[in-house]
Amino acid sequence: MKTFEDLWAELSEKAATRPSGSGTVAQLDAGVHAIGKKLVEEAAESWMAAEHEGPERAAEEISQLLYHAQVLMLASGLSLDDVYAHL
Ligand SMILES: N=c1c2ncn([C@@H]3O[C@H](COP(=O)(O)OP(=O)(O)OP(=O)(O)O)[C@@H](O)[C@H]3O)c2ncn1[C@@H]1O[C@H](COP(=O)(O)O)[C@@H](O)[C@H]1O
Repeated sequence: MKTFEDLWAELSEKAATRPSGSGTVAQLDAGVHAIGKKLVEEAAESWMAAEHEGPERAAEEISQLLYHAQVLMLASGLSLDDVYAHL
Protein backbone atom coordinates (compact mmCIF):
# COMPACT_ATOMS: atom_id res chain seq x y z
CA MET A 1 0.00 0.00 0.00
CA LYS A 2 1.29 3.46 -0.94
CA THR A 3 1.92 5.90 1.92
CA PHE A 4 1.96 9.71 1.93
CA GLU A 5 5.78 9.61 1.87
CA ASP A 6 5.82 7.05 -0.98
CA LEU A 7 3.57 9.31 -3.05
CA TRP A 8 5.76 12.31 -2.25
CA ALA A 9 8.87 10.46 -3.48
CA GLU A 10 7.05 9.44 -6.67
CA LEU A 11 5.74 12.95 -7.39
CA SER A 12 9.12 14.57 -6.62
CA GLU A 13 10.71 12.22 -9.16
CA LYS A 14 8.03 13.10 -11.75
CA ALA A 15 8.62 16.82 -11.16
CA ALA A 16 12.37 16.36 -11.63
CA THR A 17 12.31 14.06 -14.66
CA ARG A 18 9.09 15.32 -16.30
CA PRO A 19 8.02 12.08 -18.04
CA SER A 20 5.58 12.53 -20.91
CA GLY A 21 1.98 11.61 -20.06
CA SER A 22 2.32 12.47 -16.38
CA GLY A 23 -0.77 14.21 -15.00
CA THR A 24 1.40 15.63 -12.25
CA VAL A 25 3.71 17.35 -14.73
CA ALA A 26 0.64 18.75 -16.52
CA GLN A 27 -0.71 20.05 -13.19
CA LEU A 28 2.64 21.65 -12.32
CA ASP A 29 2.75 23.32 -15.74
CA ALA A 30 -0.79 24.63 -15.16
CA GLY A 31 0.48 26.52 -12.11
CA VAL A 32 -0.47 27.30 -8.52
CA HIS A 33 -3.81 28.92 -9.39
CA ALA A 34 -5.07 25.84 -11.28
CA ILE A 35 -3.68 23.46 -8.66
CA GLY A 36 -5.34 25.47 -5.90
CA LYS A 37 -8.70 25.19 -7.67
CA LYS A 38 -8.31 21.39 -7.87
CA LEU A 39 -7.38 21.27 -4.19
CA VAL A 40 -10.51 23.19 -3.21
CA GLU A 41 -12.62 21.00 -5.52
CA GLU A 42 -11.28 17.83 -3.90
CA ALA A 43 -11.83 19.31 -0.44
CA ALA A 44 -15.48 19.93 -1.29
CA GLU A 45 -15.84 16.43 -2.76
CA SER A 46 -14.27 14.98 0.39
CA TRP A 47 -16.74 16.86 2.56
CA MET A 48 -19.73 15.75 0.45
CA ALA A 49 -18.55 12.14 0.38
CA ALA A 50 -18.03 12.08 4.15
CA GLU A 51 -21.43 13.60 4.79
CA HIS A 52 -23.51 11.77 2.18
CA GLU A 53 -21.66 8.93 0.45
CA GLY A 54 -20.06 6.80 3.16
CA PRO A 55 -16.56 6.02 4.37
CA GLU A 56 -15.27 4.28 1.26
CA ARG A 57 -16.10 7.19 -1.05
CA ALA A 58 -14.76 9.61 1.58
CA ALA A 59 -11.45 7.73 1.66
CA GLU A 60 -11.23 7.90 -2.14
CA GLU A 61 -11.87 11.64 -2.24
CA ILE A 62 -9.50 12.31 0.66
CA SER A 63 -6.73 10.40 -1.18
CA GLN A 64 -7.24 12.79 -4.11
CA LEU A 65 -7.16 15.74 -1.71
CA LEU A 66 -3.80 14.54 -0.36
CA TYR A 67 -2.49 14.10 -3.91
CA HIS A 68 -3.41 17.67 -4.86
CA ALA A 69 -1.97 18.99 -1.59
CA GLN A 70 1.34 17.37 -2.54
CA VAL A 71 1.20 18.86 -6.04
CA LEU A 72 0.63 22.30 -4.50
CA MET A 73 3.60 21.72 -2.19
CA LEU A 74 5.79 20.85 -5.18
CA ALA A 75 4.56 23.89 -7.12
CA SER A 76 5.34 26.07 -4.09
CA GLY A 77 8.86 24.69 -3.61
CA LEU A 78 8.00 23.17 -0.23
CA SER A 79 9.47 20.00 1.28
CA LEU A 80 7.74 17.53 3.55
CA ASP A 81 9.77 18.89 6.47
CA ASP A 82 8.59 22.44 5.73
CA VAL A 83 5.04 21.24 6.30
CA TYR A 84 5.74 18.75 9.08
CA ALA A 85 7.38 21.58 11.04
CA HIS A 86 3.88 22.98 11.55
CA LEU A 87 2.15 19.76 12.63
N1 LIG B 1 -2.96 9.67 -6.60
C1 LIG B 1 -3.10 10.28 -7.66
C2 LIG B 1 -4.23 11.13 -7.92
N2 LIG B 1 -5.30 11.45 -7.19
C3 LIG B 1 -6.02 12.29 -7.95
N3 LIG B 1 -5.42 12.50 -9.13
C4 LIG B 1 -5.86 13.40 -10.22
O1 LIG B 1 -6.96 14.13 -9.77
C5 LIG B 1 -8.08 13.92 -10.63
C6 LIG B 1 -9.28 13.82 -9.70
O2 LIG B 1 -10.28 13.11 -10.26
P1 LIG B 1 -11.77 13.66 -10.29
O3 LIG B 1 -12.57 12.54 -10.79
O4 LIG B 1 -12.16 14.33 -9.05
O5 LIG B 1 -11.59 14.81 -11.26
P2 LIG B 1 -12.04 15.10 -12.66
O6 LIG B 1 -12.53 16.47 -12.56
O7 LIG B 1 -12.87 14.04 -13.26
O8 LIG B 1 -10.60 15.02 -13.28
P3 LIG B 1 -9.85 15.90 -14.28
O9 LIG B 1 -10.89 16.53 -15.15
O10 LIG B 1 -9.10 16.89 -13.44
O11 LIG B 1 -8.94 14.93 -14.97
C7 LIG B 1 -7.76 12.66 -11.40
O12 LIG B 1 -8.29 12.71 -12.70
C8 LIG B 1 -6.25 12.71 -11.47
O13 LIG B 1 -5.90 13.59 -12.54
C9 LIG B 1 -4.29 11.80 -9.16
N4 LIG B 1 -3.34 11.69 -10.10
C10 LIG B 1 -2.29 10.88 -9.85
N5 LIG B 1 -2.15 10.18 -8.67
C11 LIG B 1 -0.95 9.32 -8.46
O14 LIG B 1 0.19 10.11 -8.70
C12 LIG B 1 1.22 9.31 -9.28
C13 LIG B 1 1.78 10.02 -10.50
O15 LIG B 1 0.79 10.19 -11.47
P4 LIG B 1 1.18 10.77 -12.92
O16 LIG B 1 1.87 12.05 -12.70
O17 LIG B 1 -0.13 10.95 -13.63
O18 LIG B 1 2.05 9.75 -13.56
C14 LIG B 1 0.58 7.95 -9.60
O19 LIG B 1 0.97 7.05 -8.59
C15 LIG B 1 -0.89 8.19 -9.49
O20 LIG B 1 -1.58 7.08 -9.01
